Amino acid sequence: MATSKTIGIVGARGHTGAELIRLVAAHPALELAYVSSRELNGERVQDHVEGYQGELRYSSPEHAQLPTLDADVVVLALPNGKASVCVEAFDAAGKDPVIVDLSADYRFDNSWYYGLPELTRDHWRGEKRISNPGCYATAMQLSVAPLKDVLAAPPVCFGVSGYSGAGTTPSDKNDPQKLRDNLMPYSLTGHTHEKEASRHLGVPVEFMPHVAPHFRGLTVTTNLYLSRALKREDVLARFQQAYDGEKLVRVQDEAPWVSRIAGKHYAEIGGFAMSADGKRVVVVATLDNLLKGAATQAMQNINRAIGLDEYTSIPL
Ligand SMILES: NC(=O)C1=CN([C@@H]2O[C@H](COP(=O)(O)OP(=O)(O)OC[C@H]3O[C@@H](n4cnc5c(N)ncnc54)[C@H](OP(=O)(O)O)[C@@H]3O)[C@@H](O)[C@H]2O)C=CC1
Ligand SMILES: CC(=O)N[C@@H](CCC(=O)OP(=O)(O)O)C(=O)O
Repeated sequence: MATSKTIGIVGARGHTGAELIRLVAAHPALELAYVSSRELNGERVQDHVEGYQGELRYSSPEHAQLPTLDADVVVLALPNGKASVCVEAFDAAGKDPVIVDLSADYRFDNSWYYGLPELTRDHWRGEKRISNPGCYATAMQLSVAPLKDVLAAPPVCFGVSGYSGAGTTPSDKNDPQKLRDNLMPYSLTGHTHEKEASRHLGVPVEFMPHVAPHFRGLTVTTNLYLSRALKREDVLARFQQAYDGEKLVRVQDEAPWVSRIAGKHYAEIGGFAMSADGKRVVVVATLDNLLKGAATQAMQNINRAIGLDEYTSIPL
């Protein structure tokens, strides 16, 4: 195994930060250098992250201080709009660690590698700046990519996520009281993930997100009109071929259930319900928004960037 590299997680109090801490703790070649949180500054990580044991404490470095901490890999797990000040601090200091940004901030920037390995692995040219896809955007792209050449119209994606998708900053979308017995629609046109998936697929998709009372895991149900009639077995074969050998994308016959995906590192895709004329198919994808939708995907990207097997430390 390669010698250990050090990793810093900026914004480690959040849900995705906690998942990454767990993955890094189990990693044979990565060592946590620092985990930052203003709110938990000075507190022991093991008191907040179940499964983590060690003496590391949260710290709260200023952005300008980050380059002096000299981690080989830096993960930015901050809310949208907060990544660039950190990136600028590394540029100003002339430091060039591997930076993986979990936010939407660099998903439209061509100078960053967009790391959805199952679809973009072949485009990686050694970039050290990696933009990690959004959770819904991951599910949408995995659902549409195998049928991209036979679309008659923009695929329409109906999304339902657990409320951990809304982060820890209090809002209606992560308020268990307001979510009880409820399904909350939001950003029904123009959501960032609609733009992100459209951009990286190269075909427009339409997306209608909702948030539900469960904590983690999302479902995307996609309606696709086809330019020519296909048989169900042909559709299934396209998905099986596209994800053949992929350890973190499982193609199955029946439509997956979100209750079975919480805590799992892979995405499941199934359903493939066809209309009688064979020109419409409905595909269902589930994934854990905090894992394949965030931390696990980041781990895949980090492993590749430091020259390790992509699945190192990811339970399969
Ligand atoms: N949750 C999910 O399902 C997914 C999230 N993402 C993206 O990952 C990133 C992190 O998400 P998540 O873990 O849910 O977010 P959280 O809201 O749970 O956590 C955000 C982190 O950022 C810190 N933070 C909050 N506000 C600020 C601020 N104004 N300036 C600096 N630091 C701040 C918080 O720590 P403190 O306030 O203590 O400093 C906390 O550690 C986001 O960009 C999100 O969009 C991507 C895919 C899925
Ligand atoms: C329920 C909820 O609010 N979900 C978030 C998705 C989380 C995510 O992946 O967001 P980023 O694109 O910021 O990474 C949303 O719709 O924005």
